Amino acid sequence: MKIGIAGAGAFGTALGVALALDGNTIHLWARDAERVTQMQETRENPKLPGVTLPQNMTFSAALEPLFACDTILIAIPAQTLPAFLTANVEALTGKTLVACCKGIDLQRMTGPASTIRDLVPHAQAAMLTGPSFAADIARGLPTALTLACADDALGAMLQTALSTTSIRLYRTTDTIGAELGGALKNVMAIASGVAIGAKLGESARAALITRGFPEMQRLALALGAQPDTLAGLSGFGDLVLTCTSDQSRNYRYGLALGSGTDFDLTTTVEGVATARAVRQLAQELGIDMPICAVVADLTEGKTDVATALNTLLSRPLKEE
Ligand SMILES: NC(=O)c1ccc[n+]([C@@H]2O[C@H](COP(=O)([O-])OP(=O)(O)OC[C@H]3O[C@@H](n4cnc5c(N)ncnc54)[C@H](O)[C@@H]3O)[C@@H](O)[C@H]2O)c1
Ligand SMILES: O=P(O)(O)OC[C@H](O)CO
Repeated sequence: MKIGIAGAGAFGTALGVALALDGNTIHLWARDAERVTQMQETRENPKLPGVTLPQNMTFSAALEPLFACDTILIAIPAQTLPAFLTANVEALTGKTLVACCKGIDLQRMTGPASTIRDLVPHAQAAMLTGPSFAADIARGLPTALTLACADDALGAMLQTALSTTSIRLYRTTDTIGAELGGALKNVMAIASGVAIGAKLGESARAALITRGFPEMQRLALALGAQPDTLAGLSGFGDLVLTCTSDQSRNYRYGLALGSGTDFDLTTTVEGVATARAVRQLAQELGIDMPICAVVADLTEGKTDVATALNTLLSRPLKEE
């Protein structure tokens, strides 16, 4: 199958490598022409060091070859998705668009699949999400992910087409649950990083993960998600991975916040904008989301780690 991928960062490139090694023809679009030349000449992408890009992967900074593909995976940061869709709405109409980004759009308060549905109404929207680091996928390590598509027949086709010998896809029609699980776990990963960075200990991290999960569920269920989706790969699975591994950029950002050390702010850390979106959504919907609110305040410098901790610990005692 011929598959287009928009976004030549770590994840888009890793998916391209895995799908190309499985026999697909991959076209990868990068917005940066220098990156394209570099990938063509070296068969490597510095975002994914040590991984050779297969010969059945082509690259361009022009969009036309991408738009020649009927199925396009979109792996650019969540906050850049609306502008990409709006700028290319005509060319994307009629395509199958699989969002591979994780976040809630700060302007629209929607997850990636919903953003696609809103902005390109005559495309078919799906979502690929779940616990997976780009480096693991590119190296062919075993990974289980969620393919969410409201149209189950199309979802089944994508599940087969995008599964490989190392990537096992599970299918759901609950796109809301899949997009919210993937977005919210990044906020919890920042919180977990803060706890470890501030030397609060592993028990504190376990408390954050465990109390963070019902917080994720509260918002997701209020927005129409199914509980099973949150308990699956795209929710609980990705929460566990991202809160416990320093391969995660969200977690590493939290570590830096908690320990007061520097962090390269050009890094893609989706949980920062998502925390702000969630704080606003929770206020509007009257939903209690204390961990997300504290993370949003911390990232904006509105509170410090000691005050944030006190805010969480001084809440009224309640039933579990
Ligand atoms: N890296 C992972 O392990 C991983 C795993 C699962 C999901 N994701 C998700 O994939 C998405 C992309 O993450 P990544 O790891 O590839 O990030 P990255 O920082 O490695 O790459 C992001 C890419 O997007 C491009 N980009 C940025 N703004 C753009 C714009 N306006 N238009 C077009 N391209 C633009 C950049 O040039 C860069 O190539 C994120 O939502 C992330 O949560 C990443
Ligand atoms: O590096 P992060 O924190 O964006 O996490 C990557 C993936 O989302 C993990 O599933």
